[in-house]
Amino acid sequence: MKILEFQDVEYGYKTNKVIEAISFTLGKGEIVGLLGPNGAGKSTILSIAATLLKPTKGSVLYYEKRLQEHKEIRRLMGFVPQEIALYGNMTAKENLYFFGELYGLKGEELRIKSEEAGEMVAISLKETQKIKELSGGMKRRINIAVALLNSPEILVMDEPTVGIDLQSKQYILKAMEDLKNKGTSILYASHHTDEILNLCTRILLLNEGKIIADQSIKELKKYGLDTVKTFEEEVMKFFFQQKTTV
Ligand SMILES: Nc1ncnc2c1ncn2[C@@H]1O[C@H](COP(=O)(O)OP(=O)(O)OP(=O)(O)O)[C@@H](O)[C@H]1O
Repeated sequence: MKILEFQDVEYGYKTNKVIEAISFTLGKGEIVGLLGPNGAGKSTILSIAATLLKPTKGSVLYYEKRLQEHKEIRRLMGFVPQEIALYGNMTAKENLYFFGELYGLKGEELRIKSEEAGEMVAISLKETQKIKELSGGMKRRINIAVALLNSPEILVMDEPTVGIDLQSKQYILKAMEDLKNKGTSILYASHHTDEILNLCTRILLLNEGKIIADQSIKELKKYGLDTVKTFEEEVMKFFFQQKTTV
């Protein structure tokens, strides 16, 4: 079943078209990685997938059109933005309880869901430190835990491992792998080829608002392009060809 499908999607900020002709699907339990240089349009695509931006052209289907209301879609979705969206003066537990209540959780369910979400990214709710006193990696893990509170079926993550320590990065990648094994469908952006090749079932390579390659990892393996070196060499060839044909 297609959980999410972009059909010829375009988006422009005023007159500036930043993505165009974007078509791809995210199946159940798939991790689709968006890889591309700064400004390629990754965050724009993720914001559209998360229903925060409306395409200026084309459509996005959820569950093969079975879900159409933004409210219903958001109930099944977790969104992790690039910026940390937590209250600095509160602890991890207080933040999780606060956002959990916003999701409508209370009592025992709120406690259990908060603990489970914390556990997914190795965060203990017993810590009394405030968010503002924590490292960037800890903040990011707690930010992810917040998105997991409603046990989302679709997770949209914008560069979840950028600029953090190695340990936090490993915890986040492990959580993503565990979520995938549980059947969660994940759409995420990254700059790291190694991470994407290890984790994803499919890669979308973006440049200047367009998809320049959409390949499953299985296909890449078949052509021997599933190592960082061979994949990046092919990508560089593409950019080189572009330059020489202009
Ligand atoms: N609010 C905005 N107003 C105008 N232009 C914008 C706005 N947000 C993004 N853009 C432009 O849209 C294009 C795509 O940006 P986007 O953030 O989607 O790229 P990205 O691939 O996520 O980049 P990065 O890796 O730097 O996060 C860029 O040219 C950017 O300057």
